Amino acid sequence: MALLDVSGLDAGYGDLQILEGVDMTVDEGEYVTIVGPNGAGKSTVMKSIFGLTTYMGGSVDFDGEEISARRPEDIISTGIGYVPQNDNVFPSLSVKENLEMGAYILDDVPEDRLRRIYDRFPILEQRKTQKAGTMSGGQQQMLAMGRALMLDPDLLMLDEPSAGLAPDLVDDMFDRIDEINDDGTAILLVEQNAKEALRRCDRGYVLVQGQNRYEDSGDALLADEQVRQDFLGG
Ligand SMILES: Nc1ncnc2c1ncn2[C@@H]1O[C@H](COP(=O)(O)OP(=O)(O)OP(=O)(O)O)[C@@H](O)[C@H]1O
Repeated sequence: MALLDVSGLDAGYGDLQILEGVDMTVDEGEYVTIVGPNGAGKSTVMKSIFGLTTYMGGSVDFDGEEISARRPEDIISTGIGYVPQNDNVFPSLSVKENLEMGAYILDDVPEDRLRRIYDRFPILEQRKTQKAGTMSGGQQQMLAMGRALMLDPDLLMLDEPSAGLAPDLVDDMFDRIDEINDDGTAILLVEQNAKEALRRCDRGYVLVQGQNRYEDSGDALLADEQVRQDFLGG
């Protein structure tokens, strides 16, 4: 049984349907990438899994439980972490307060949770009293990832984590994702650096106009002439 099983999902915004019968699975510990043209609905898939869109049909199961159309605050407690592309830190709160917000559903934030995040991202410990909004884009992205990891999710969904990062930080971001995945967390990634994302992942989906177009291992998608031409810039 897949950890995440999206089946025939229809979803959108208000009356506007964006996703049409999307099928997608992520196994335990698997690293899955979604690629596709602008506006294909990649972010909408993640938002829909996290309960942030209008549910119109189909199903989303996580860890054997149906989570379709549930509220985000319920979904987060099932073991899904989500880092949206924009507005993913509280700018006026300190780094430490942002991390604590990641565990707001717990009565007390266990000290070892913070310790683990600080060990993974030492810069966050060095900057723990600094207001998040005054940090660089790369540091804010690490903070957003750290916050999403505070509840130790089984699946981490990342929406364009390298957006806006200087080129030399992009590789570092991909390495961080590899490390998180190597430690056992399944990854669902949307990335503008589609080739690099497909190189790193286990499996990928190509989404076009809210529908599945291709699905295969990352390497097979990279080697597919049609996929290269149509979606990866040749
Ligand atoms: N809040 C919203 N309300 C209405 N329509 C929206 C909303 N967010 C996104 N859309 C529309 O949904 C469609 C899919 O958008 P989405 O952001 O999911 O695509 P994407 O594949 O992630 O694109 P990109 O690569 O440009 O980020 C687009 O037509 C977009 O305009």
